[in-house]
Amino acid sequence: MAAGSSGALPRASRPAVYAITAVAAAGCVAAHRWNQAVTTKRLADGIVRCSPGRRRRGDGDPAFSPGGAFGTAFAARGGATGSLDEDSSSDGDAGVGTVRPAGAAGGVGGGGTGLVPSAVGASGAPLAPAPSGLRRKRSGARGAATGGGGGGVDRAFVVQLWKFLKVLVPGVRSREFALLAIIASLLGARSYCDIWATDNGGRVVKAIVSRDRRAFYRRAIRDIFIMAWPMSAVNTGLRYFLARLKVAFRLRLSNHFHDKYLSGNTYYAVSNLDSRIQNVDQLLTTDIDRFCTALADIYSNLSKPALDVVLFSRRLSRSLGPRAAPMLIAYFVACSVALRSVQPPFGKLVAEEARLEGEYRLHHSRLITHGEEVAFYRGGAYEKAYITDALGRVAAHMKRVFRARARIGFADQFLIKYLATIVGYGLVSIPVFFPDMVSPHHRVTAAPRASPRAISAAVSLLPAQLVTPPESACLSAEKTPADDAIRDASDNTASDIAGLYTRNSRLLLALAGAIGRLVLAGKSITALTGYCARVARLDEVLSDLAVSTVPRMSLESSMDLDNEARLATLMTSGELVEGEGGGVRFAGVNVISPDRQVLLKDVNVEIPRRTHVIVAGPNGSGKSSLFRVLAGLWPLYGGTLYRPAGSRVFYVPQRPYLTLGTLRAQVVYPLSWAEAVAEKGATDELIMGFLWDARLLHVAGRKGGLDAVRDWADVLSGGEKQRLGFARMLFARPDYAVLDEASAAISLEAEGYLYERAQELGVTLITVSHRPSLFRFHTKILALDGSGGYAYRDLVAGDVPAMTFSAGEGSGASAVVSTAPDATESDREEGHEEVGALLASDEVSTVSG
Ligand SMILES: Nc1ncnc2c1ncn2[C@@H]1O[C@H](COP(=O)(O)OP(=O)(O)OP(=O)(O)O)[C@@H](O)[C@H]1O
Repeated sequence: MAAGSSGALPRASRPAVYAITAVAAAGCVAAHRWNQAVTTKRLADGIVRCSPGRRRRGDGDPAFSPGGAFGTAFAARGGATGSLDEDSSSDGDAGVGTVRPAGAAGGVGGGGTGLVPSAVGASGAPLAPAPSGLRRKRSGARGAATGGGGGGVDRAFVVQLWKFLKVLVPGVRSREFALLAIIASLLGARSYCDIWATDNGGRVVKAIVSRDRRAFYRRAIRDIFIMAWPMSAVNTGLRYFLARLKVAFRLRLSNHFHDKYLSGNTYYAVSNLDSRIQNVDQLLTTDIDRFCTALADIYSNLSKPALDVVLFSRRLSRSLGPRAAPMLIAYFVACSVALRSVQPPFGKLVAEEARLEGEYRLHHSRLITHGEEVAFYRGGAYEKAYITDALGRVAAHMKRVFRARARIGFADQFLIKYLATIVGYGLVSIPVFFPDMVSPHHRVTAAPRASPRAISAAVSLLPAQLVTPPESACLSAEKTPADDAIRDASDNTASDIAGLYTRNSRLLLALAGAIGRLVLAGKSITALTGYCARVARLDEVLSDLAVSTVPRMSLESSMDLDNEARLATLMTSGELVEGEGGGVRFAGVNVISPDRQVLLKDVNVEIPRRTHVIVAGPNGSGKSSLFRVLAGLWPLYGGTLYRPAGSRVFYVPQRPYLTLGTLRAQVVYPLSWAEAVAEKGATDELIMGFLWDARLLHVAGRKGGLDAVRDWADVLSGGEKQRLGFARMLFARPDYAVLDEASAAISLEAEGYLYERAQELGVTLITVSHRPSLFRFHTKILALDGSGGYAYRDLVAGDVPAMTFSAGEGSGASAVVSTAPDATESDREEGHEEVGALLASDEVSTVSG
């Protein structure tokens, strides 16, 4: 026998074997790349709802069923299958095969039936749930949002990822860096544990079969008991620190985006002025989380299997010859490619599922939101028909998905589970039945093939390292471990075979699992590119909006070039001049909506302090929009806008926003209580005073005082909410208050009192309203004509526009006052008398406190 011949791989051929293994592993991943473009695009479009959750590994002990077991191990990791699900393979248990009763499945030399419970492969990949929550107003019932394109692993991806990595791991002293380092060392330890478990499994079986009680106790009890501690710690630690890493990543990235999203009015602009992102809520919550999870998983899913493939291939090469590992890898690559070619378009199916689930949820959400209205209409049956229909569509689609899964499932089971059993047997039998395929030192030529001794000797040749370290074996020219094995075979045949068989099958199993995880890592990268593209898109839009809020709505391109040219002249950027204690003045300002509708042209309006202005005009004429420009929500076009510094102009909308928190917090919003105390000298007495002004003391009384925390948007009536809006404005005591239909639901008496009170406090009022009762509190009128024109002048008697108003929510009475321009003076007087009568009646007077 040649020098260096032994069960070990000859030194000279090792590099070649490793190279082949590495190339084959790379090919394995590359084989999946051809399918990535489609999947990535769908992910980027947010329509592939890959579940980031973990999938359970197969529970069958693979010890005695090499083919079936390693097929299972591979399939369990979604290896060659078309699974859209992702597996964070790091949750396997290094020692699981060791601790379980090894012979249970098939007995020594038997088994291998492949009837090992398989974790789901492609066919069993669960379709992830649809995105939760309602779509934003413009996204309707669509599935996940579009939000940017993903382009696979290309330069753009690398640049984006690098950018985010700098956010996620800000430096070597950061917590994230420490977590990455800990995980790396745990992954290394885990590989060591896997190898130890594989070797020890073989030794335990050998001890059992040879009835070596001492060896059995040593291997099966003492060694495992000792190793169980570090292995448990490694496995648990790996899961724990990976989970920590994901959370740490998410925290970093979410904070990064919160800083951008919540600065200035970006949160408003991104939904109202920009159509590049349809559902920023989903991006900020779900997609950031998925990106971070995918990134953390990739870290472990790529490094550990790569290390494992090298380590296990090396071991297998020693036992089964240099071709075994590459052959196994080649088999799975071939299966993978074959399965991919017959795989149904799971991405499309999942996208459709997400869309249908979204529709179904939307129906339920709408019913929750509008439950009261529907109940008043007794519209339950109507809604039920819609809901049932939507559910039916989901169910029908799921049936289609299951049929598709069943088809691919068959191929999956056949190739990956059962046919792989044959491959497994084939590999472990190579040195025995096909000696020509192994290197000369693995061959058994002296003995007749049918001789039991020869077979035993041949098999026992395989793991010469079990009895002799491979390095020394390679150097021995005189007496090799193989010779020893042949010599001892008659004494030790059964136990050796069993031990070797166990060990080799475990090695095959581990290698198959590692390949599967590598393939899956390729898929995870695909998913990561999609999430990365979406998150990068969000980053880009938020950065854009931070510097400019010029609307970027997707509009159908206009063929009207004249109109485009006219718009371009109107949409020149205006100038904003803010001054402490200054007044409000529009000088040549154009008001243009985000969808480029010219609402007002060349507005020249000056509103000095204590000049109270009422703004009137038809619906949609741009009354509110003018103040959106004043507030800086919409871009300023045309001339110059002069206004007091930000917080000196206060907005009271028709439906005041009620924040989470106490009643006290509602009044001081948007200040926190601490800020309110520091800046405004807020006290409970002061707050109570403003609540009294707004006739809301009874709310404090009934709902548990100023500290009561309620869902105020639900527990307050429409009129109470508006009064709270006034209390808030009085507390803020701004220079200017823009009251946009802010008292439409307030009784006339309370409204009058609040207006007077505001004027007493020195607040200049700009009121958008049609209520004639309010005219008396104003000195000027800004009347918009609905076609871009306006009139701004002193208010005179008879400046009462056509209107309809109610006398106050909760009053139980409403009054319609006909004051159309063509109404006679006597009609108007009649209308006001009517209001006066209602005011005098108890019905209207709902003021309490
Ligand atoms: N975010 C937006 N994107 C596009 N168009 C908008 C947006 N907000 C308002 N508009 C359009 O701008 C026009 C003026 O709206 P605005 O709210 O200023 O009307 P208004 O005069 O206050 O009407 P109303 O009396 O009904 O409250 C409307 O045609 C409206 O559809």
